[in-house]
Amino acid sequence: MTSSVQPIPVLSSRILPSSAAGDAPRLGSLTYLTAPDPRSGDAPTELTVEVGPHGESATETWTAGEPVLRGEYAGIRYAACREFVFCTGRIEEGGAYADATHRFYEDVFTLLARLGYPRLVRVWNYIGDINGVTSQGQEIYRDFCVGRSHALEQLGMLHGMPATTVIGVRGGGIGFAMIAARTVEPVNVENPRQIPAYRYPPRYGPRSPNFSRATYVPPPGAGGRGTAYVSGTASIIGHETVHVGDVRAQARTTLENIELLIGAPNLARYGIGEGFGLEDLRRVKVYVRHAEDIPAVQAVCSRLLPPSCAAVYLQADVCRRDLLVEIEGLAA
Ligand SMILES: C=C(O[C@@H]1C=C(C(=O)O)C=C[C@H]1O)C(=O)O
Repeated sequence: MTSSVQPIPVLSSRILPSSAAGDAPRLGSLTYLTAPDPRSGDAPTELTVEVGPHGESATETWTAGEPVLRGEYAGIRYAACREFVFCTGRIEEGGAYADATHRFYEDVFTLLARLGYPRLVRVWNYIGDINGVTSQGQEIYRDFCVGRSHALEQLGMLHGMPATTVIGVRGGGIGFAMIAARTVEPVNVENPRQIPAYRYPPRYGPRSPNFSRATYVPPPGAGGRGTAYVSGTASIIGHETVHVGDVRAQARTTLENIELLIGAPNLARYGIGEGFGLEDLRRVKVYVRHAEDIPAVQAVCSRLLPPSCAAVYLQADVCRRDLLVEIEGLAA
């Protein structure tokens, strides 16, 4: 009997203005709207969030080039191809989020284990009123971090989380999207000039955030290029916010952080035999806190990013009040 080895499907994605997103079969999508969505709820594995009115709206779609199987577990919707699964879910608006976030992360890992996709590649969490406070007076972002950290501690995963974005959006509650893989071995990468977020000192909250600065996914076949998924990155050196009040300098520092993170010298520390520059960024999502800062951030990014990089500028809050801009992206 002969057996044929099927190639691993390539995870691909693109970003378009939300009105032009089309209906191609997809694993899932993230839609950023600049006004409340008149449709109620999200379609399966299509997470929609509302960002501020002064930036762009956009849809990022994720496809795998092969049929997907859809399902739902504990309110989490998923779409899976052979190698990747895309999951979305929501926590409804409430007085506090730690317990619900704890349960949500437990459910996600139960689902991924049952489906057989144990390796997380990318995580997004969109939090309503992220810098507001819970009924107990805790900042909502910090409360979310408490729940996430408790769940991950229980699962023995405090240090194992992949590239992540946590951004503030309009409306209440928390929207989640995650991508996990069945067999490919993602490599989580830290930034040499930032301390790992899980080691942030307690002044940033009772429980540290749990994520890696980037996740590298090797090429599906010999000789190809891998992909570096870059977490939401900001103007942080060590653990401190730098350039408080100066959005241009924050944008420049953020791009320097990304350059150091995905460059060959840093990736070599993880045994990865390739590297990326800013010129390899295929796409970035740029989150800008204040509407009036968008042109300045656009100017910095268009100077430092290649014309081939698709950039969208979204008006949204960032996890620390003194951060005015955050950039996530992917390089390939
Ligand atoms: C900007 C930062 O953190 C943000 C918060 C994250 C989280 O809590 O998972 C992940 C990336 C960023 O969206 C940072 O700490 O550098």
